[in-house]
Amino acid sequence: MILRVKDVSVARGGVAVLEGLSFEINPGQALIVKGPNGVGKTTLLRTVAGLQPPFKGQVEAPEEAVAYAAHSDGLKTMLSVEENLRFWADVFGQSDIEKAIQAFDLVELRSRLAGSLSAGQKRRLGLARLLVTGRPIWVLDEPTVSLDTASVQLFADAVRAHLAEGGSALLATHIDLGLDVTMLDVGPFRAKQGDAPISGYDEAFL
Ligand SMILES: Nc1ncnc2c1ncn2[C@@H]1O[C@H](COP(=O)(O)OP(=O)(O)OP(=O)(O)O)[C@@H](O)[C@H]1O
Repeated sequence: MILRVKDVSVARGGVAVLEGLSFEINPGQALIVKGPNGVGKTTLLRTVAGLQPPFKGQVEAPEEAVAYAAHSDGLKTMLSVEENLRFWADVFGQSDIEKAIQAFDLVELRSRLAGSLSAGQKRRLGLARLLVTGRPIWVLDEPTVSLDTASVQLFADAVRAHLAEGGSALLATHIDLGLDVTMLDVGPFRAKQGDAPISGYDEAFL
């Protein structure tokens, strides 16, 4: 087990959205979170990634084990593709960026400014960043948005390789990646108390 979520409840805007979730992810395993729009998938992923605290329960993972990628790619627009990857590799104490450039088909784009890339190309660069973090747990919120079929395949291959190396992944996605994964439907964990604000909980505390 590398990630354990124990009886976790999460909130957004001070209101409970999901309650009583428990699951574990082992090395080499991926879990896909399913559920309708607005049910709380992003909130759960943000909580697992440590961007906000759960208001109940615990998230247990090794220190600095999680790499999180969400809707905004967080690219440095005035740096090239290669410079962006070097920057992130430095931040995470890694040196190899070639694997990431190859895996996400960025060879021809390596000298282009990130700000000049198309939406799908930006997304590929954002996902390539995962490979230069060296972190074992990928937490990914809708990672395939803007990607064409070929790029979705590149992404699925990258996840498959990550799992084969003993990594793990927690993903919210609506598309079938063709991976052997466990599914978790969070619909049944929707919070029951409606829109009542939670007293004494501040999700912005981190
Ligand atoms: N900043 C905010 N303030 C208040 N409520 C919010 C805020 N952000 C999201 N919410 C609400 O919290 C709930 C959970 O949102 P969340 O983004 O986690 O859902 P989701 O399952 O990821 O949805 P989607 O599939 O549409 O991406 C939704 O009802 C949403 O409207």
